[in-house]
Amino acid sequence: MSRPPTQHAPIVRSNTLEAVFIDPDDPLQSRQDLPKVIKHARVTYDDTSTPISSPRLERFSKIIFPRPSHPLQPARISEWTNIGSFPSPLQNNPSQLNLGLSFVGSRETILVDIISDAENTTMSRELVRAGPRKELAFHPSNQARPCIVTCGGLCPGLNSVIRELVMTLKKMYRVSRVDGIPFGYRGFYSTHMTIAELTEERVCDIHHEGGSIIGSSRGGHDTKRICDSIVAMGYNQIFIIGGDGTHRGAVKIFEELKRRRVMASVVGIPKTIDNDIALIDKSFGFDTAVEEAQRSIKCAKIEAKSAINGIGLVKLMGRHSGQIAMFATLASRDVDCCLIPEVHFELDGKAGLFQYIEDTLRRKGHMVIVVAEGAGLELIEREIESSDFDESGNKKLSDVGLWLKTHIVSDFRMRGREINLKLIDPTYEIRSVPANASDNLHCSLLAQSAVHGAMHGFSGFSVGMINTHFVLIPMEEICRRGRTKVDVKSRMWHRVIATTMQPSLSGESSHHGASMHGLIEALDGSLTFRNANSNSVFKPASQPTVFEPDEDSEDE
Ligand SMILES: Nc1ncnc2c1ncn2[C@@H]1O[C@H](COP(=O)(O)OP(=O)(O)O)[C@@H](O)[C@H]1O
Ligand SMILES: O=P(O)(O)OC[C@H]1O[C@](O)(COP(=O)(O)O)[C@@H](O)[C@@H]1O
Repeated sequence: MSRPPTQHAPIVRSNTLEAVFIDPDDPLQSRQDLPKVIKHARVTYDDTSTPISSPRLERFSKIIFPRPSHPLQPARISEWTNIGSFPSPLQNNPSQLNLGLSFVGSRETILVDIISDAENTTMSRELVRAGPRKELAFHPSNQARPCIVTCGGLCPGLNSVIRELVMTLKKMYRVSRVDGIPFGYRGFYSTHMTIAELTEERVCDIHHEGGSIIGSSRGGHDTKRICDSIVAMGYNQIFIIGGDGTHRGAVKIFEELKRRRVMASVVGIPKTIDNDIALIDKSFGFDTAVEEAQRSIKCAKIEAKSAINGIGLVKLMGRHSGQIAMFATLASRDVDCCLIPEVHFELDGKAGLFQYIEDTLRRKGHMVIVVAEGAGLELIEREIESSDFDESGNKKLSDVGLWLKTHIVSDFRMRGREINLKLIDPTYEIRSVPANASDNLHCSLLAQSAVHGAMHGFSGFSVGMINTHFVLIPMEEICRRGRTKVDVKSRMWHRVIATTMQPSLSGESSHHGASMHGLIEALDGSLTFRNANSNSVFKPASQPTVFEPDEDSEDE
């Protein structure tokens, strides 16, 4: 591929192009010099140079520079103990696996921030690219001693990740034995549980089943006992599949093993059905959950349409984040009201939920409501006190589905209005199904990325997909950021409002609420309003600012 001369632009990158231009003769291009270089960098194309032939290059118009203060490098075991250096067995069979040409170089990174601003340049965080490395820190067949553990709640795809970890370790790297730790962190040290070998035969078909063949649990994290057991068993690659709580536990294990100068790689594979882990494009199992949720929404709609004043109420998971509810609502387009933890709503009042139900039933004769399990928590807590916590310290929530059903039914009874409400709660059904095709693939690539990173000697990292590429993320980054939430100023949430046409549900009728009520996103992308009272439709001359997304909203 011909490249433009880069006298003033040592490194030119664009994620859309997936091209990196590096001038090996330019001494300014060392990593340390980047901040200085970036300051003065300008791209100039020399008129006398060969014309750019690739149409992909012609589209290149913006420059995205790595943000120098955010290298986000995962730790290397070599930082605290001596490691070996072994050629990857993948080098020996390039024709068989066709991997000979695709080893990842030490400087390959993936840019995180790819939405370009109005200026000519954009700064981006960068993360180390995942993938097979030429050099390994572990002799794969003689030295590597991996184990796998799954923690927290179930999620579609756990078995797919386990399967691919085992297959990559055994088939690609010829590791002799892989162990499965039973029932989460406590399985490392519990005398009542047996650690089982995960053979190729054992895991071969498990991706067709939901759940985790090695079991999972909440609670039971004891850093000292876990690390003692890891050392006693001789494990040196610890693959930990779990959510934000699990990652906090994994960081403690990583730090303790590092303190003891143990040659071990601790690797996290982020799992959360709620899709609330920061940085990554999405977590595995989320697509499947949304797909399954849609089935329930469809059933709810059928029930609602077939009854007098039918209401289909679907409760979905999402303790802190309404992502499943939001995406299932958007994907199904059958929902009239989507209630999530991030958006406060009131039941009573002119702009409360009851009034909206009344209006919708009058207009359509039926309606579908989706509620995420953490929605309306403050309303429920006014009535039901809960001080119950699960073993991991998560607050146990009252059932919002039942609570809502009870209130809606009694309110309409008081109004003397007949309604037929059917509550569908598919929460545990959704998380116990096997992964769908796209999640299966996602799980495989996550598992492969995890193994390649561990084999190379990285530690204290997680794997994830960013801008469709797989990366290694320092675990602390995931813990530091905590759980993400639906950004109610984002364009995605505004699309939900445009789809459901739900008002603000704040209880009080306000200008804001009134204008939200009846918002329709026309096919051509323009916005049209329906006056909730008169049913007349008008198009505003200019877009209302209330629907403008925040410039820095990240979920687009
Ligand atoms: N702050 C923490 N420090 C150490 N371990 C933790 C921490 N939070 C949770 N864990 C452990 O992580 C595991 C899973 O946590 P949990 O919150 O149930 O699920 P998730 O990882 O899906 O968020 C449990 O074994 C729990 O003991
Ligand atoms: O009944 P359990 O096992 O505590 O799980 C329920 C919770 O798990 C969740 O699905 C979240 O789990 P993860 O983030 O661990 O996947 C919540 O939405 C839900 O409240």
